[in-house]
Amino acid sequence: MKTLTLRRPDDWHLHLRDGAVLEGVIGDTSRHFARAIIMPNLVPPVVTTTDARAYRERILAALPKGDRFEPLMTLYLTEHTDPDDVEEGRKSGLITAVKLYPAGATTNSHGGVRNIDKAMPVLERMAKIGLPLCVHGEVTTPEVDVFDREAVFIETVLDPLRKRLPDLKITMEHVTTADGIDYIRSSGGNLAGSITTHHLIINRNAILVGGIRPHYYCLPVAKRENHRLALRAAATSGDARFFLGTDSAPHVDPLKECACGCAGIYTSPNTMSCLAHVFEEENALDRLEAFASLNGPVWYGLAPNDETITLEKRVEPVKFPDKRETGAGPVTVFDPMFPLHWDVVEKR
Ligand SMILES: NC(=O)N[C@@H](CC(=O)O)C(=O)O
Ligand SMILES: [Zn+2]
Ligand SMILES: [Zn+2]
Repeated sequence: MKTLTLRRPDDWHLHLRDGAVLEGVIGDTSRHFARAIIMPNLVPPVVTTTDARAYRERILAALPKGDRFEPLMTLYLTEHTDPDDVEEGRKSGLITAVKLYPAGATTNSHGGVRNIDKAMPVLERMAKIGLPLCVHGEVTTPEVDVFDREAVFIETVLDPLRKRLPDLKITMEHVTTADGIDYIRSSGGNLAGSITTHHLIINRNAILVGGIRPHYYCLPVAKRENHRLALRAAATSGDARFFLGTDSAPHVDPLKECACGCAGIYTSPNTMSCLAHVFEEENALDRLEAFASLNGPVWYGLAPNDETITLEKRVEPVKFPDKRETGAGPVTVFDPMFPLHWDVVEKR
């Protein structure tokens, strides 16, 4: 039987929500992952270190008994964010990154940044203290086609920002295009990219062919096949600038299956099985550890985990629940549309 042991992975982009959904979903991450960068787009968002400290406590309180898991907290950047509060959060060890949502770009982002000039004092302070900025890299201009929003963001927002503040460390989150991959590869430094599980597996056909399939809708929206292939090449290359950020984003089914469904795909339960499948297909099982467990810690200045997990390839497909039941309703689990044979069998 084939087995694969790697250092315990981390998830560098995760939505855990709050309340009953948090309680229902957290075990799906803490079962396999040691740490995760927790996205701050709650309602209302996590904007101050006081908010982040309280949210961290709620996450820890929701953990299944016996699970060891460290939530790495982020602040939701607004035009009113106080640089001193951010610096204090960093110094106390509470804050791992600050998150930029262009206003209106995605779920709960209406309070995000409209005019980046207004956020410059905070960004300058972050550059000075070495605190990374995580960006949802899409423009929201109505004239720009939804499939082009990442490429246009790179050209009109990200590249100018990097020229203005070359010392600012930026994580381009959930890269979905070959343009994004090329931009990161060609950058001189201070830029890295997280890649989701689902963007390695689906292209835009999954959303639209044979009927409209809301459980494959996320933002940035999945692109053409050539982009998926570019993401696969980057993720499996071993290049330290690319690492896993699942962007697992639970929404209860009624909010997905309706006339104006939410963006977000819930991949936490089967992410490691999906990734082992993808990396095996690419003849790169030996690079899964770099992608899921090593490159992220280096970028965020943390040590890799000492513990390990072991995956085993089974003859029979591994069963995952179709839905995760939560106190707020069911959340559909990502279906990769092929059988999964890799299973996490051991955690040390
Ligand atoms: N990825 C998504 O489609 N949705 C995320 C927000 C985000 O990461 O953009 C969410 O919070 O639901
Ligand atoms: Zn996003
Ligand atoms: Zn996200």
